[in-house]
Amino acid sequence: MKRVGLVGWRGMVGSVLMQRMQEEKDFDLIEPVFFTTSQAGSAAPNFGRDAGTLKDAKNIAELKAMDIIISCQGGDYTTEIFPQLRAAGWDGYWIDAASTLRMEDDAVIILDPVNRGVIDAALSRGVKNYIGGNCTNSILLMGVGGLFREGLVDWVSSMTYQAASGGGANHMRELLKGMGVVYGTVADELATPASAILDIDRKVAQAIRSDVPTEFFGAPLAGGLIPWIDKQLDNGQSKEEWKGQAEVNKILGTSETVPVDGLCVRIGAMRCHSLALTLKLNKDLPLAEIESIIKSGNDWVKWVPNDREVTVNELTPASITGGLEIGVGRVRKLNMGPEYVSAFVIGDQLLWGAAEPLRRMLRILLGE
Ligand SMILES: NC(=O)C1=CN([C@@H]2O[C@H](COP(=O)(O)OP(=O)(O)OC[C@H]3O[C@@H](n4cnc5c(N)ncnc54)[C@H](OP(=O)(O)O)[C@@H]3O)[C@@H](O)[C@H]2O)C=CC1
Ligand SMILES: N[C@@H](CC(=O)OP(=O)(O)O)C(=O)O
Repeated sequence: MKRVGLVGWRGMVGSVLMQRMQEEKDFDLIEPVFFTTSQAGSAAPNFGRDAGTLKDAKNIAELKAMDIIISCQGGDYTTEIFPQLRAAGWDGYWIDAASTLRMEDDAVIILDPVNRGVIDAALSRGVKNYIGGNCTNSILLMGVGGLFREGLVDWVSSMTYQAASGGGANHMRELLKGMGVVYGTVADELATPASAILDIDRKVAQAIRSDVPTEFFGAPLAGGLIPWIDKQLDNGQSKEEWKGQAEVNKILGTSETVPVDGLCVRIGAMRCHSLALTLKLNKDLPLAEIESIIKSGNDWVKWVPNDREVTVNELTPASITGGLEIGVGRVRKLNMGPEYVSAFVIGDQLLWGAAEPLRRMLRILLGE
């Protein structure tokens, strides 16, 4: 059995990964070894088998004993430990949720329902580093990958609505605290049907400006939105927006760059990222054909007809959260011309956006 080192297993992404690995019985196929940066020597978690004690995640000798390492510990950990491990001669497979190594030449971005061919080719070339993609890009490609596969996409404009979980657990907590603050400000008035809505609105606006916590997001998210995610780049893009074109093309292994650009916006959803897409196709295809190509993208596409009733019930965070389905709907031809198509794509960013590609890569390495 392969010895698989698990680093970052108790964090938010790591916990979702552990949950999925239990559901899919991945632990039956490996010898798991759990690492920690803070609790070495404590009992390891028992996901169906005794795994002894937690090892020190910074101990290169312990890490070197692994055939495969999966890290959800974050970019700082990867930056510090990965080079030391390789310098020490470790030749095992490194699977990582962090963005640190994604764009390196000797790393592949993993999203196997979309780029299994790229992964298989890399495995046969001896590539050892397999990195999960940015959540937004993974969801985009899980949603409309069929159109890319058929070579139909000239370019895509991607306007995103990204959940608090993309920032981490503290950001989710901050969103909820903010919601509580907003509600608390006007709880009495809300309980009184006769109270004036403009008074309520004035108090809410004041609370959002002054009382909603902003420690983690840097601006109030509850009752609002934040039209910037990640660092500022010199060209005016946010780093999150930059990742769109860079990662989508790397995932697909395109020989000619397909332009991908748009604005990334943080909204008050918990863990579902959504994208409003404008796709410029290179052909005027009938909508029925577009639908069948999108549906053929992978087994997790949940097609939502462009109908009001179905859309408001099924193409929403409330419907999609916690599951592996990727909702795709609002598909129609735009006024710009018959080759311009809209789509709304939504997925749970902790599943396909973070944990699921990692465990599936493990399965590929185990021979699936
Ligand atoms: N959040 C997201 O949506 C995405 C995140 N990623 C990547 O995954 C990395 C990890 O993200 P995320 O899971 O959100 O990070 P977390 O902050 O939830 O967890 C990271 C580590 O923090 C330590 N930790 C300290 N206190 C606690 C606590 N109370 N509960 C749990 N863990 C604790 C744990 O390490 P230890 O046991 O060593 O103390 C844990 O492994 C990110 O840095 C990013 O690179 C990738 C895609 C999406
Ligand atoms: N930046 C993403 C989450 C994330 O972790 O992305 P990346 O894996 O590219 O760092 C978001 O905030 O929604």
